[in-house]
Amino acid sequence: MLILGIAGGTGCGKTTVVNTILKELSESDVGVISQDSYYKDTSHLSYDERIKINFDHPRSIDFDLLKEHLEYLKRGLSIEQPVYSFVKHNRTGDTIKTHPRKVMIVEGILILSHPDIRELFDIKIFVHADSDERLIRRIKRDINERGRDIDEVLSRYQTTLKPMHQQFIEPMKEYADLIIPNNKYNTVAVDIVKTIINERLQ
Ligand SMILES: Nc1ncnc2c1ncn2[C@@H]1O[C@H](COP(=O)(O)OP(=O)(O)O)[C@@H](O)[C@H]1O
Ligand SMILES: Nc1ccn([C@@H]2O[C@H](COP(=O)(O)O)[C@@H](O)[C@H]2O)c(=O)n1
Repeated sequence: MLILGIAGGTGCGKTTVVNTILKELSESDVGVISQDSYYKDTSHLSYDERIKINFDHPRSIDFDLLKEHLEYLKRGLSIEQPVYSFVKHNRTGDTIKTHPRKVMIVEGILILSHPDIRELFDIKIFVHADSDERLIRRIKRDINERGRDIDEVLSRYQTTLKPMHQQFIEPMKEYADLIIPNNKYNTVAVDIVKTIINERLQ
């Protein structure tokens, strides 16, 4: 199994890169694990308590479960990937059965910040977009897709997103084997990643 880790700040385009990679590949060959699925279960908290969580700090992620799941997949076992709701700020209680594939892609803002998880990746990729570009994309996406308003996005950006990005995400570039500049759609870089995957699939 080849495991690719794709990191980068919010709105840099990780999901878009992954979806572009997947387009011409068979679902039976390539699978995706999203770090978002591994936000800690916060069912014991009220909604008002949950919205105060710093979702950009590594402690918000259940890295133990993510590590366990990646190790299961490597051993050829299927996992139940939790489903996360950005509207409820919590896991939904549902899971998606994820089978081991020849290639597994793991994507998320903080996946390179955890040494044990980093160790599990054969190839580490960091997607870069400038912070103003990422903020613009984040505002549009969170309002259109994640049920947020402009005040929520901007206040979260100032209080947690920006400082956490500087502390935990940007420094992870150091560990990347490949940095994809993504201020504009970068088809050349995506094609290179596809070539690496296709070589493994032959
Ligand atoms: N290179 C790009 N140029 C312009 N918009 C982009 C680009 N990459 C992604 N987007 C848009 O930005 C938003 C955030 O992208 P997404 O892939 O969800 O980022 P991430 O998963 O890193 O948070 C989406 O609406 C997406 O369509
Ligand atoms: N309930 C939540 C949980 C997370 N976030 C934000 O999601 C971002 C990570 O996801 P990307 O798809 O953007 O990589 C992260 O910056 C969290 O702030 C949230 O808004 N609400």
